[in-house]
Amino acid sequence: MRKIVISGNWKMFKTQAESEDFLRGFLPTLEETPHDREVVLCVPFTDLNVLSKNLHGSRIHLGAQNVHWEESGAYTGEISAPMLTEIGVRYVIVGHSERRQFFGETDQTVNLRLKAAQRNGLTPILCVGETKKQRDTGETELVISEQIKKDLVDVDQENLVIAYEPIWAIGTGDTCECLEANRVIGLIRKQLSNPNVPIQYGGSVKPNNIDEIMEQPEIDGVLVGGASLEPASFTRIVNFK
Ligand SMILES: O=C[C@H](O)COP(=O)(O)O
Repeated sequence: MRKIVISGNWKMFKTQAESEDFLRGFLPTLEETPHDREVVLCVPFTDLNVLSKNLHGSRIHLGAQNVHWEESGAYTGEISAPMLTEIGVRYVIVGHSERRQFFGETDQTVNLRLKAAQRNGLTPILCVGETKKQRDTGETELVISEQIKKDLVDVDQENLVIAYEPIWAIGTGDTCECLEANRVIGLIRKQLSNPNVPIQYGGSVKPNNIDEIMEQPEIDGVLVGGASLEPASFTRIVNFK
């Protein structure tokens, strides 16, 4: 039985004060949320500690947006898995397209980060996806299958979430057709040795398309950027029908 995982990715948004404001609006609404789904908030490093304290006893799981592959060392600007787990972090996004595009993340470093996360008991959310150009030239399947193959070398598939995020759909309002997202996610699943890995869709997920997305049989959840920043829209998303 595959787990349903609904994750918010705040990217580089929200100060600590703003994250506390969000929780004041969002936490009470969770009482109505069905228990068949896991709710995760992946927030900036500076917000992790304050959220960890405020989330104590709630059903929200805390997530980070990056993790280094060493436990400690001279790596200015990086953060290690033990530093995250110490404050109650359970999930970490690895290989988001914004990291690959703007910060030189490669399949090799993604692979190292995935293994470090798992070694320390974190559940990584591995992001894969094709560019508009790759889609237009018919390379989607090849690009995704290469990313999965290279990123998952020696990675434990028992403690893993994958997010299929077509890059052209991120932050554009140009959501991937549900049937197409379902098809690509089905192809990803065929490549895995563990058929129970939850696979999310990400890219312009909003209150008005969440129900249709979650009706697709291969889609086990969503990774939400912009619409996770407001309590009202994220509440509607976690309460998909
Ligand atoms: O990690 C989240 C994705 O990049 C999607 O962002 P978005 O929902 O703002 O399109």
